[in-house]
Amino acid sequence: MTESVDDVDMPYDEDASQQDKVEALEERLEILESQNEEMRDKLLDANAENNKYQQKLERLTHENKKLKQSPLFVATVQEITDEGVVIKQHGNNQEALTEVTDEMRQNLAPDDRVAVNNSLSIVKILDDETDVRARVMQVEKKPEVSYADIGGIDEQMEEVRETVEMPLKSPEMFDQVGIDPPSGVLLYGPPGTGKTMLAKAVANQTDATFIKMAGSELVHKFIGEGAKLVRDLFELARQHEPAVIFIDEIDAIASKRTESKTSGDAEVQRTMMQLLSEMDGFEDRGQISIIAATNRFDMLDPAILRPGRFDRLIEVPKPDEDGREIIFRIHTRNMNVSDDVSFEELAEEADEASGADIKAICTEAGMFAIRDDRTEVRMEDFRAAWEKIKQAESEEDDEVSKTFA
Ligand SMILES: Nc1ncnc2c1ncn2[C@@H]1O[C@H](COP(=O)(O)OP(=O)(O)OP(=O)(O)O)[C@@H](O)[C@H]1O
Repeated sequence: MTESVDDVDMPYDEDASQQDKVEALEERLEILESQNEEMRDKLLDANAENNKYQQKLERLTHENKKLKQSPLFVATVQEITDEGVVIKQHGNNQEALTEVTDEMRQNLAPDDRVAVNNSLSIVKILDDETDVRARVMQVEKKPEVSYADIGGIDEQMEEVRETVEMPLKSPEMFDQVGIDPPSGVLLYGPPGTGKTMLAKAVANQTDATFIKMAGSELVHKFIGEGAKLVRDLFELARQHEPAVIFIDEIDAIASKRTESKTSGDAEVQRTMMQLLSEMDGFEDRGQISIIAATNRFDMLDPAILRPGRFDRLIEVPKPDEDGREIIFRIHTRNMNVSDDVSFEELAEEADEASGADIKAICTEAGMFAIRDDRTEVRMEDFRAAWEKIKQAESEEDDEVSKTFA
């Protein structure tokens, strides 16, 4: 317990001289001041620590909530009766009678598309089909990425150009020679290495429309819709020929079959089957190229790798030192960089950085300069930025391993 003000011991004897009393009191005061200072520092540190833990807690709570959220299934309202609402699930076409609140009942009409949970209760009424499509598919007329924006993966770029550009630019050549054009290209490698950029640059170079579909969104958001969305995707591409279809995170749709027989797995299977059948109808596909990407090559179902489907598999690794230097130069093209900055040294120091990391280092270095009220970005800013990004990444890794421990 801390002493209360009343029971403070005086640091002198009652019969000491006035002079001694003053000196003793001054000495005590000095000690107390330094203790007070020390306590204040500790309090500040504890506050900072508390803030850090608070932030971590929020992030983990959010992560936990996301993991616990079970997927929703899509169904269509058939009939609204006195006993409840009859819905028909997409995918398996099974009908079910479900109860709804009075409020929900008032807002429902036959043919509405609804999201239902595992116990088939209606969770929400879905927007128009086009909205779902818009959320899963991203269409860009001519993406603003060119080959000059991509560094350190020249060989991969050449291979993609050779495989994808020719069929889009001169499809008649393949007819005349009498061979089928190469089918899809699968890009695999760690995150942030330029896979999406490559696909966008091809679309830019060939004046094609870029249509991106995120595999994980497709199967995790709206169960029951996957196969239909794949059909829609190819239909959309046909309407926009020439087009580059980019399927990101294809492992979410085309992963090795698992033992479990949950309805979620059956849905993924149906979605993959639809994708395979669209890919097999290649001859009629016209000027449409397919590029898919994954960070998890080991998870892919061999069916997707059979000839005639993705028959070009291209590894896109993290850049080596020379590659990193080129990427630093690309991302600082429009920056006001001081003369003391050596991209060669930065490339050497930022070992293990991906293209996305380098982009982040450059932006963060700019932020350091701004915070310091400068308009020129110095070597020290880049170094501090890399330290910060490394630190953030390792904290993220720790968090993920703790979350799953
Ligand atoms: N090789 C590269 N050259 C230049 N910039 C790069 C490169 N790789 C990544 N970047 C930068 O990182 C960003 C993200 O890259 P991109 O989306 O292409 O990575 P990805 O391989 O598709 O990653 P993910 O697997 O996470 O989808 C790009 O917008 C670009 O700014």
